[in-house]
Amino acid sequence: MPNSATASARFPDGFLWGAATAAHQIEGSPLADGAGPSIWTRFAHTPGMIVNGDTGDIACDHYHRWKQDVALMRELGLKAYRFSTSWSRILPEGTGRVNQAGLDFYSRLVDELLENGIEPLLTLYHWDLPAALDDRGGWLNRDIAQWFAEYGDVLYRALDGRVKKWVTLNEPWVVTDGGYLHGALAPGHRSKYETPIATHNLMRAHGAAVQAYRATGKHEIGLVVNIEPKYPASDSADDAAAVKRAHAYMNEQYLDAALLGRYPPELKDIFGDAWPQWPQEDFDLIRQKLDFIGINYYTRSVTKAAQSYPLDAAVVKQPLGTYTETGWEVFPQGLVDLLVWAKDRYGNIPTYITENGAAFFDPPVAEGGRIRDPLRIDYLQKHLGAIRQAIAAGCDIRGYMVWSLLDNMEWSLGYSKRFGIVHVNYGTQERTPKDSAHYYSKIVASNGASL
Ligand SMILES: N#[N+]C[C@@H]1[C@@H](O)[C@H](O)[C@@H](O)[C@@H]2O[C@H]12
Repeated sequence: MPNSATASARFPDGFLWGAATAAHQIEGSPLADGAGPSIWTRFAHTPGMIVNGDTGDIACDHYHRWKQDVALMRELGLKAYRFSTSWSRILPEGTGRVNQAGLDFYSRLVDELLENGIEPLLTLYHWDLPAALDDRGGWLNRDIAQWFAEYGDVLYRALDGRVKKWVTLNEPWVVTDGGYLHGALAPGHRSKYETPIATHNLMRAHGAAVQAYRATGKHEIGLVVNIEPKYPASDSADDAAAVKRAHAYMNEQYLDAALLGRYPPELKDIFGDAWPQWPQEDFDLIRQKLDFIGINYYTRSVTKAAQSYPLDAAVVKQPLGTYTETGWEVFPQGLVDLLVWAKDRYGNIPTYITENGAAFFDPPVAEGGRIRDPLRIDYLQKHLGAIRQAIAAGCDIRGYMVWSLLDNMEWSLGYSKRFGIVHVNYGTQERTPKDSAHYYSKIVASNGASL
């Protein structure tokens, strides 16, 4: 039950309520109008990589339905919309030649958002690296820091002022753990030696893109990370050590680099001879002043010591826990704990919850077009309550972007999992707001008072 402090806590005036998506997950038409392929175009067309052989070729057809989708955001009363741009739509070869049609697509989208009173939050990189750059080594090539800064600069010059909140990277941990260590995500590598190199070049690229922004931009730029708090399965020393390793690898690694200019010492123990020594000038590049950080929160992990690579740790399922369709425990207290942890470790940097949501099995569209999703409403209510608790604890939380506006392509899970507050019929592309959309709309209209 909320205590008196929580109950009296409220969301600050001007709290930014929105929803989030990502280019490859909703746009479709990945090669339209001069766009180049990304690593996800390739990965999805590689047999066996995506559930049901799904691809992003159509997705939610947002590339053609963007105006309708903005109208939907307006109907829901959203104040903000977090989206990503496709690097290879704008620079088909990743560097050099600009594809004006690609740039125009995002310029039109931004103008439509602004005309509807919706603030754009633009993420430069949400996992869809141009295939042409992957052919040149991608995140394993140190030159990518400048390639990424060049891409950012094209967008800054075209959109800054209309876009006032920029994000360099979305979830660098997932890019490296999924794309370079375990191979479940594009580009599908499995190498303990490549993983730290990809991490380091992602963070160098982040720093270079922030530097490029400071040269021309006049607004705000930040970094978005996924944080999953770790709790020991027992009070044993082994489990405590496993938690320390898992926490350093997933939660501290990227924010420490960006905000403290160093990696946690546990990383050398975790990767051993695969962990290079990096020159100080790299950290001088990586550590740039940020105007905000974005935190994506979904779940926690109860963690025990176990034989596993590289962490020698395993997640322990909670017999009394509630789990989502992606096997994630519903644990709102973890959001409070991690927001207080971040405040204490990094200082009270302005923070946005840039993703939070859940996949549950949604019933078919009922008579009258209603879709009942009580589990998602319960999830949102509990996590928004957790944010209010963190605000009461002194955390400077500035906004919340529900993941996701639309059901969409859940990466390697294809269209098998639905995270949207709006249902998408992939056969007809019809959008139907779920009960959770109407619930969230009331939250936004009341600035959280109706929670
Ligand atoms: N899985 N899952 C849902 C969601 C994914 O769809 C987003 O693209 C990522 O930023 C983050 O992993 C979270």
